[in-house]
Amino acid sequence: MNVVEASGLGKRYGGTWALRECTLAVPAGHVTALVGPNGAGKTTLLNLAVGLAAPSAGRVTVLGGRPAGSPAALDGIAFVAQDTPLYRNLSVADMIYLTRNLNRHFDRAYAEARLAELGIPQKRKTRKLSGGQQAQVALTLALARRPRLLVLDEPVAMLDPVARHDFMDTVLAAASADGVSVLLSSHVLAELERAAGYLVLLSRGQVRLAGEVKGLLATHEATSLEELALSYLRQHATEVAR
Ligand SMILES: Nc1ncnc2c1ncn2[C@@H]1O[C@H](COP(=O)(O)OP(=O)(O)OP(=O)(O)O)[C@@H](O)[C@H]1O
Repeated sequence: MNVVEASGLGKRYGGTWALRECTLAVPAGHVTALVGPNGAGKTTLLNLAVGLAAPSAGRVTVLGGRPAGSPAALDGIAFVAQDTPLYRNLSVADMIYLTRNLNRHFDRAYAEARLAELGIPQKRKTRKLSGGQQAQVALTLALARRPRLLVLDEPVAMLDPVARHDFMDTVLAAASADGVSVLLSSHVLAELERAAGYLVLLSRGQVRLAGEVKGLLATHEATSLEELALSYLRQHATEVAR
């Protein structure tokens, strides 16, 4: 089963296509990494998948329904946007209260236990937390919604190496122990290496490579996801320049 399916999907801003002719399937029960240079169209694709943007062309389904038109699909998706979306003037406890009231399946016990484990005080205003702690709070709130699909846009960009590692451990545990499907964009290829089973490589608004990481490494005779992505993007950049 696929959690996201796109067919001829495109998004245009004015005269510029941010995403073009995107056809792909994101499989259930895996971590799928969305990789590509700045401006490649990663955020655009994620926004289309979660219903925050409407397609200019083609179609996308998520958890079997149209993103914006299907309450069942929206209920099953947790999305953490690029800029760690917490209300800065609210405390962590307030964020839990707010999220709980907006979500039917919110697991408060899980959220509180996880924040205690991380040593994040519930009384503290979110603006006073470190970048890593803010990212962990956003991830905890997302996971406590008990989603079937977790969508993360650049979740580890602001984190130090240890915080990155811990964050990705949590994401991996959610995928392997709880069967949550994960779609995440990141520039931190080393962290994706151990997490991602599937890869989607975007460049200049188009999907250049998509599939199971193991298969792609074998086909392209690469030893790591980092090597595969870098060599493919460099080669493609040269082809475009010619
Ligand atoms: N709201 C918008 N209005 C106009 N152009 C936009 C808008 N959002 C994105 N774009 C353009 O679409 C293209 C793709 O942007 P997008 O944010 O999806 O890239 P990205 O791969 O997420 O980049 P980054 O790695 O830098 O976050 C870029 O050229 C960007 O300038």
